[in-house]
Amino acid sequence: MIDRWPSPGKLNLFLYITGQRKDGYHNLQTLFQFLDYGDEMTFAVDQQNHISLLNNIANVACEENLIFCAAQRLKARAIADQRCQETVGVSIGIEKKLPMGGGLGGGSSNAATTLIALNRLWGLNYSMPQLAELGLTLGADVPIFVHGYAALAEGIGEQLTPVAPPEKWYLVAHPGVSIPTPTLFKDPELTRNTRVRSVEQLMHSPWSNDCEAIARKRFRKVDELLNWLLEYAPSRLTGTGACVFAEFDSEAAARQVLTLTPPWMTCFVAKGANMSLLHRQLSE
Ligand SMILES: C[C@](O)(CO)[C@H](O)COP(=O)(O)OP(=O)(O)OC[C@H]1O[C@@H](n2ccc(N)nc2=O)[C@H](O)[C@@H]1O
Ligand SMILES: Nc1ncnc2c1ncn2[C@@H]1O[C@H](COP(=O)(O)OP(=O)(O)OP(=O)(O)O)[C@@H](O)[C@H]1O
Repeated sequence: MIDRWPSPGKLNLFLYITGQRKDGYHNLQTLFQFLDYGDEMTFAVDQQNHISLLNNIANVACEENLIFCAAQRLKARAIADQRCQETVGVSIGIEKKLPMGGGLGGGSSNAATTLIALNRLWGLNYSMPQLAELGLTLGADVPIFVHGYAALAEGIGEQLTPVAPPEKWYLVAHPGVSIPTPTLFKDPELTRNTRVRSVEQLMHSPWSNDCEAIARKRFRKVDELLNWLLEYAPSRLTGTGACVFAEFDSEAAARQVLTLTPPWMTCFVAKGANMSLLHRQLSE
């Protein structure tokens, strides 16, 4: 039987860098909200002892694909914990809609969907916190996708406090350049000393992204894109970019601006969701 599972994108509605750890990772205060838009995944489980991917992702080798890594790590853990047999296998399909390396968390979301779907389909019975902990070893954003609720993330993204920001409509735009996360975090001019604030302070202050100034300075297309969108609506960078988003109170207003976008912008309209599509499916 083939099971279909959503793998939604996310936005960082704000992102502040509050310091750097000894291992080089940055401490953040960032607000995650999901999009009602993302990739679609299929899972066909079997007893053939093999994890296979049905689609290639451009420039990502199978062993580096976060979907494969998530499935393999979950299986190894479950065998060690005697929760499944060596023979469990799965064929996984993916229809990519989220731009890669865009700050929309596509790879992390794919990994989280894989962990949650296989936990259910292989009958492993791990709790969400256990899956989130396993997910953190794959990427800093995997835990938020496993938890599936809008949250303030602190530490490197693993300390989550649920919050419920307004579910606005967004015009999400890709400038056609990609910004590797490590490149941005290594930039000597990056702001790394924003003061730590309480949830209440953060939720009631104007929102911004500490990565935006560097992304604009180093990547001309990001600067052009933001200048264009800011003529129509409040707009910001998500994550470490390169995608940006403009926020609107209605779908009609977002779609109106979409009709005006020049051809070099790749855009879509989506609604913010405080519960991810993945968790909506789990609760059905
Ligand atoms: C900044 C965010 O985009 C916010 O959503 C994410 O936390 C980044 O998550 P990600 O792309 O899954 O990043 P990872 O694959 O964990 O890390 C990529 C690289 O970015 C840098 N990195 C990442 C997260 C973080 N809090 N501090 C960092 O300095 C590290 O050099 C790391 O080697
Ligand atoms: N299944 C996957 N989907 C997308 N990218 C993947 C996947 N597996 C591995 N990758 C690698 O991860 C990189 C980052 O992809 P992703 O789409 O998660 O970036 P992102 O949206 O910038 O994420 P973040 O907001 O977490 O920084 C890709 O450039 C690719 O090399």
